[in-house]
Amino acid sequence: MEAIEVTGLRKTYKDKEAVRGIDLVVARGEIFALLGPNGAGKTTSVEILEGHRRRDGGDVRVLGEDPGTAGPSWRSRIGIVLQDASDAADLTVTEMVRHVAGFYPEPREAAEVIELVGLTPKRNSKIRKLSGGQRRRVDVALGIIGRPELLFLDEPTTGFDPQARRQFWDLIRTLAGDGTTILLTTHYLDEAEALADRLAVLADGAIVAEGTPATLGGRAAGGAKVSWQENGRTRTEQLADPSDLIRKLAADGTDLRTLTITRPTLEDTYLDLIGARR
Ligand SMILES: Nc1ncnc2c1ncn2[C@@H]1O[C@H](COP(=O)(O)OP(=O)(O)OP(=O)(O)O)[C@@H](O)[C@H]1O
Repeated sequence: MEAIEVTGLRKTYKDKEAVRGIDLVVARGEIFALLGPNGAGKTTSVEILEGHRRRDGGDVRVLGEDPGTAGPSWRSRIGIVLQDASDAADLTVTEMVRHVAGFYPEPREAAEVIELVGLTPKRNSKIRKLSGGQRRRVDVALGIIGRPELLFLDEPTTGFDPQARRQFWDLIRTLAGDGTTILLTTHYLDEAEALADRLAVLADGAIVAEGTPATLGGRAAGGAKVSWQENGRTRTEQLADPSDLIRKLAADGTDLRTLTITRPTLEDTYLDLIGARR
């Protein structure tokens, strides 16, 4: 059984067609990233999968059940990290995590989760006294305390400093390594590239591309730009497969220390896909 199976998902707000017939499959244990510009329909789609919003059409199965009708036992198998979930609570980090642990049948240890999100030094601090990035880590702790099979992460690293983002990525990889399926929405292309097994780009309520970070939108086939120095001059060639050229350069005794091969970045590909590049 897949973790998420969606066919023909539709949602309209009054006269705004926010989601126009999406098909999506996320396998168990996969990290799947949903990308797309503001207003593309990511949050609407994810909220439907979480059972927090009703759909107007289509078939949705999340951990084998319809989120529109699934009950509390289904809910305890998913974890959700919302944007700005933990408000300025007067509880300490440990108190909050223990409190939320009480809602789940088999929660992780509070101290273990606090350590996983790197908040052990702040475990006795009141949440309202934490920085924005530290509060996001509390959100993540609350999302994983119930040992979810499927974790929804909505723009999880907004406000994180670079070091905290790297630590967070390691945490996500650890969770995925333990078999947790992860659906991530993010505006950071480097984050999607670092974490996702597969990703989909949503634009104006429809999926415009789907693939691995390496192959999305024909990225791998899109060609490579090869540059090297020859007789004091820079030579450049653009070609689909650089293998033959590189073999020839090596056979000719070209100084390969100057060789560079560049491909479109994920960001280049993404911007092309959403029509944002001229
Ligand atoms: N409750 C609502 N009522 C009316 N329209 C809504 C509602 N929620 C979202 N929309 C509209 O639906 C469209 C999709 O919004 P959605 O929040 O799903 O986009 P998103 O991809 O998550 O954007 P962002 O990256 O900004 O979070 C937008 O045009 C938005 O204005």
